[in-house]
Amino acid sequence: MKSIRIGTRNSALALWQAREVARHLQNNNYLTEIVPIVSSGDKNLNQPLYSLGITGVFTRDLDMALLNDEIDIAVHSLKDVPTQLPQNIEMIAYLERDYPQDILIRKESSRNKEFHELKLATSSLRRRAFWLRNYPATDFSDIRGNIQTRLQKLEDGDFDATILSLAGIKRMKMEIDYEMLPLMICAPSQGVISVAGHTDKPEINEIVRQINHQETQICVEIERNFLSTLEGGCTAPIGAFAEIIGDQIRFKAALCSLDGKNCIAVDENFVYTPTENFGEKFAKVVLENGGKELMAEIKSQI
Ligand SMILES: NCc1[nH]cc(CCC(=O)O)c1CC(=O)O
Repeated sequence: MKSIRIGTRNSALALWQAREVARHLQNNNYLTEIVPIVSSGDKNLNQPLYSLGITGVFTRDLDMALLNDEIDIAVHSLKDVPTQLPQNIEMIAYLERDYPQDILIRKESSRNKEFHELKLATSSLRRRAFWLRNYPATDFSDIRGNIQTRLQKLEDGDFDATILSLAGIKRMKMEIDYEMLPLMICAPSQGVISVAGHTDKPEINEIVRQINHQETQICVEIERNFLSTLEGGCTAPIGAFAEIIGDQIRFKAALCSLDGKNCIAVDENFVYTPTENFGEKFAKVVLENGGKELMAEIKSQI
């Protein structure tokens, strides 16, 4: 049998994640090949991207490579994947979630400051809002780029600390001090590596489905159904985290105003049944409790 072509973005984190998927497939005795996908451009798709439902900035190149049959599967950080997938692309497998949390990383010179004194760098509306909810006077700057770039900017920049995903730091094996941030609720599906495929390749998809971690799938589907019911295509400050505890699911989530002053939260324990859309159900509770107005306010501000 031919080897399975695994498409990935070219960053160190993305390559690590693709190798992790390759390792799982190799453990099941399949051959794999990593195909880094570099840039976008028009390629030879003869339809405009929007007409194919292709939107995400992190995922569009891999979507196009899948549709052009340059790769068999695409590996993503699930939190970067839009909830609405393009036509003919489906999510096939989720690896077991390891570290969902956000962490604080300071530079050495700021190690003795209190949380409320820190000047922070993050471009995430969610991280900003949850922090402001607790420390409303905090000063923020924007920071972009991959993990390595952001840590370099932290060293060079005029701010004290940044907030990152623990999963990324662990995967890059960075020896770095960090603090856990229980005040945050993670992004929906943070810390989860997912594998997308083409709907016209049932044989490959069947193989890849064998590496799916079902408990992780249950949790992220709840989180992402919650997100898609709330947002309708905009990036609002929304945290959502589901975990299986014994025979129950604990679901914590919140929609916050950009300044963190108004947060509509849910915290539920329930017994899971596959026929019920719990994410949608809890999002509707949020929408009915002021979330509708809050979403409209956020959309008018960003
Ligand atoms: N948006 C960037 C991004 N996408 C996935 C990860 C790390 C892996 C993960 O959290 O799933 C990160 C870095 C970060 O948020 O700090």
